[in-house]
Amino acid sequence: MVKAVVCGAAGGIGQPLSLLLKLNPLVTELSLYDVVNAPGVATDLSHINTPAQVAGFLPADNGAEKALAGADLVVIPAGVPRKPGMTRDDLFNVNAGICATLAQAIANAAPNAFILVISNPVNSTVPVFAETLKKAGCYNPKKLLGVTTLDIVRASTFVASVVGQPQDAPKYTIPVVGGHSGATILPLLTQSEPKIPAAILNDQAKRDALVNRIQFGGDEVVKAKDGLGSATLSMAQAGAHFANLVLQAAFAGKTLVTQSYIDLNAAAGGEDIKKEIGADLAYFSVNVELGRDGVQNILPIGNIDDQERTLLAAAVKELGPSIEKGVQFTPAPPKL
Ligand SMILES: NC(=O)C1=CN([C@@H]2O[C@H](COP(=O)(O)OP(=O)(O)OC[C@H]3O[C@@H](n4cnc5c(N)ncnc54)[C@H](O)[C@@H]3O)[C@@H](O)[C@H]2O)C=CC1
Ligand SMILES: O=C([O-])CC(=O)C(=O)O
Repeated sequence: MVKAVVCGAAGGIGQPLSLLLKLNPLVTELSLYDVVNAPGVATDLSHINTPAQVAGFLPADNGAEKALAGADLVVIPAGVPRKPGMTRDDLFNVNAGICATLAQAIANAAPNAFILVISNPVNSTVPVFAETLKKAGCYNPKKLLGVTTLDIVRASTFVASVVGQPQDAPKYTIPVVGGHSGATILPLLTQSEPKIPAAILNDQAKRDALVNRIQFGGDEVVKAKDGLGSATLSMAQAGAHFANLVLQAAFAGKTLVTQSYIDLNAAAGGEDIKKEIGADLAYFSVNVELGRDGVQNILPIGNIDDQERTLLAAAVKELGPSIEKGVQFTPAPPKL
């Protein structure tokens, strides 16, 4: 029996993500929470003939804690998205408050759940979750996972396209480490499997354009949607894929490796990452080995070339203040 919860389930990401989780055979109970329309979305999904039983909750009558009670996995796409001209960091004030509130509700109702954070800016909202859970006395860094999967998905799509084989996108695996915002997104093109042809990697203009497209893929969607939001459908697919990896590791006995933005104290290997990146950052998106209890090992970044080292330095520089902002966040006192 596996209970999954989506917080922000009525939103642009929340609805398709909830649909994809309803289709996941490992999920037996799916609980949807939002400040609007969650019961409606739940009723709609409940007619699909898959095993997961669906229910929807609004804030009234302690709805968040009812939705979360006994959850095994909570996915969080709650919060405001960007409009053209905004950075992800511009979302911090609103979304950090939402994240702190949801973290407290999780601490009260599902202290052992995996928490998958999608709400932006991920570089700061993951620390907000961690600090709130620490204060509540139930912080388990092995189970707090910032979702950076969309960067990995974009990397394989854009690489296949530059290689001239767009239909081969699913065959490409390119690790993406660092964070989830502009220069903090570090695609490790030299570690691509299959290899990217040297003719492309050695063509500076092509390589720069490829890195830039992966780092700023989110802006491409924000611009195309022209004021009506940011990536939702691709994020839902990426989020459901990542949730499935976590579920496979936790409930189907698999050991899997992917990248996620985590607390480097979560498991063995975190101190080695600090040496590799040459900085004492508390959070970084790294290669994580997922098992029954979450992050069971942090794996090295591995060999990178000089260009990637330069990008790494830029990522580290930008990440530090974003992490600090999340750590220092103090939620506004509730209005009386
Ligand atoms: N990690 C990543 O790769 C990505 C992250 N995002 C982020 O995901 C977040 C959601 O994006 P969209 O779904 O497009 O936005 P949206 O506005 O369509 O949906 C957000 C949902 O959250 C709900 N919500 C607001 N406050 C809430 C609360 N206190 N509790 C529960 N639900 C609440 C809203 O009612 C709404 O239904 C944004 O912050 C966005 O920047 C978006 C794309 C990729
Ligand atoms: O760009 C945004 O604001 C949404 C996001 O995180 C992405 O699409 O990667």
